[in-house]
Amino acid sequence: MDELYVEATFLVSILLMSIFWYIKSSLASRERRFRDILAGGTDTTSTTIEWAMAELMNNPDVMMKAQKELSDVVGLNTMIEESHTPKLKYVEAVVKETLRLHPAVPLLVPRSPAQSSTVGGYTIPENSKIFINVWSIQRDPSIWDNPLEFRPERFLDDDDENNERCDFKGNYFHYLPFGSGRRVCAGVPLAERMLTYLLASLLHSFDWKLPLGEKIDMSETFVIALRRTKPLFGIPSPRLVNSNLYM
Ligand code: HEM
Repeated sequence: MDELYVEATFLVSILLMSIFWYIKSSLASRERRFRDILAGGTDTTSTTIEWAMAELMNNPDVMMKAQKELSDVVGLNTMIEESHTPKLKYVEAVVKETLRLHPAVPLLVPRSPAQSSTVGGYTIPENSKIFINVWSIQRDPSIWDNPLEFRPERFLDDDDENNERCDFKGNYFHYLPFGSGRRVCAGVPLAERMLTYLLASLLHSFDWKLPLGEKIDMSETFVIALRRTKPLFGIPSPRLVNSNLYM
């Protein structure tokens, strides 16, 4: 089969558009809320998948481990289904590690205190705008071992109790990709499912490599979400044994 030259983000965008058209029809009466959800939900999710694929193509050993898990749990003669995702612990750790290094909302949403207060010796005046720099916290070498290394195992290591317990609820203040407290991301359950399922689908159905001689540029651009400055291009080749599964 001739090699296909497909932009990875294009695949993801089509899937996301269908999901959000479905949400739109069920939330038609709550228009403003829906606008927030679209803005908060589409860019963040597709950007995160793009970062995950970039990290995996940069770290082929990690991609192999994720694909081995998929071969063991799902098998190469069947398509992945949502029911498989709770068993995909390594893929889930890849998602967590991606959101650690590339949090889609790096400064969270600003908070503004209704009255002046003192936190950790700092005075925070009433009505000031407070940004929490999650991007920096999640790369802090005093908290994370080799913080710039892409190592999903840190979320699975039994001896790394701190990281192992990290989830998306915002209870551990060194890991806050979805924020924390009463304004924590309203889409966590959907985002968690979509990210694992989309990434697992891309990795289960295809092997991925870079176009010949190309290196991945990992520079970031902060628009609404923390995007890749240059879009990612990957060359997929089929992995499943039965070509009918791609029809
Ligand atoms: C990778 C995916 C996503 C990430 C990283 C993400 C991250 C965030 C963050 C950091 C906040 C601010 C939380 C805070 O300041 O404490 C937020 C708010 C929000 N997110 Fe997400 N989000 C994602 C996906 C989604 C999805 C899929 C939806 C909905 C379908 C969604 C809906 C919202 C809404 C409505 C808010 C505002 C919540 C409020 O102010 O009460 N997000 N998100």
